[in-house]
Amino acid sequence: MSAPIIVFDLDGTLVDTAPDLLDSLNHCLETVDMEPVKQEDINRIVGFGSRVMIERAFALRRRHLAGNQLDALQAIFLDHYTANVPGHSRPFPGAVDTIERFRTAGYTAAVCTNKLEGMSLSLLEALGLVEHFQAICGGDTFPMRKPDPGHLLRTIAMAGADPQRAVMVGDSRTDIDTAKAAGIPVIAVDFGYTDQHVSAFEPSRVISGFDELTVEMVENLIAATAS
Ligand SMILES: O=C(O)COP(=O)(O)O
Ligand SMILES: [Mg+2]
Repeated sequence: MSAPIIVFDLDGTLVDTAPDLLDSLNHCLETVDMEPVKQEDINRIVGFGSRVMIERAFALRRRHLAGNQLDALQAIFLDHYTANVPGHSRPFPGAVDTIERFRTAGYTAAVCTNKLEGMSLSLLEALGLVEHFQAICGGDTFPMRKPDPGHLLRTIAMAGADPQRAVMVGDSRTDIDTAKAAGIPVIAVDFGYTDQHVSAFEPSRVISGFDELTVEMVENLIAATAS
């Protein structure tokens, strides 16, 4: 039997990336003379990768995006983000201990994020976390991305694990919907990037800190799926 797997979302779950996403976004908005987006707007614009983030910033400012402007702005965003990584981004308190706790208990760990794969790898590399994960799958790794369950199922397959012995940990409705559609239990953190409290999306469990994420909790969730 393959090892059980714990799959983490990245932005807002494992790593607090909001300040750097905002910096890079505002750097790119500045090139088109747009007013910067504020920290409190981040929950409304993050979650579907950098293109959607730029589109949402334009919508927020009621500005029209011209034909090929999005490609050019995304390139500016990506250059700025990659040049500054890891910037101010740090793992949330207890995140690294949690990954280690599960690996010691025999779990495989993976990342399933809508952030582009290259950006995700640079960030995790800069934070010294890449080695923990058997697979790191971004929004452009497969032909589909969250909330399509295929993104999560293919991440699990890439890590050599079994979806019957898997759990997802995320911070947004997207993560919860993805896991549910894949038939996988999902633990939501309530400290990430969402404009509505995660409990509204009915995850299997809600936690307010990584110290609450025990191996026992995950074992019970996996056992309940199997039965
Ligand atoms: O960067 C984003 O927009 C989303 O990233 P996440 O899937 O890791 O939350
Ligand atoms: Mg997230």
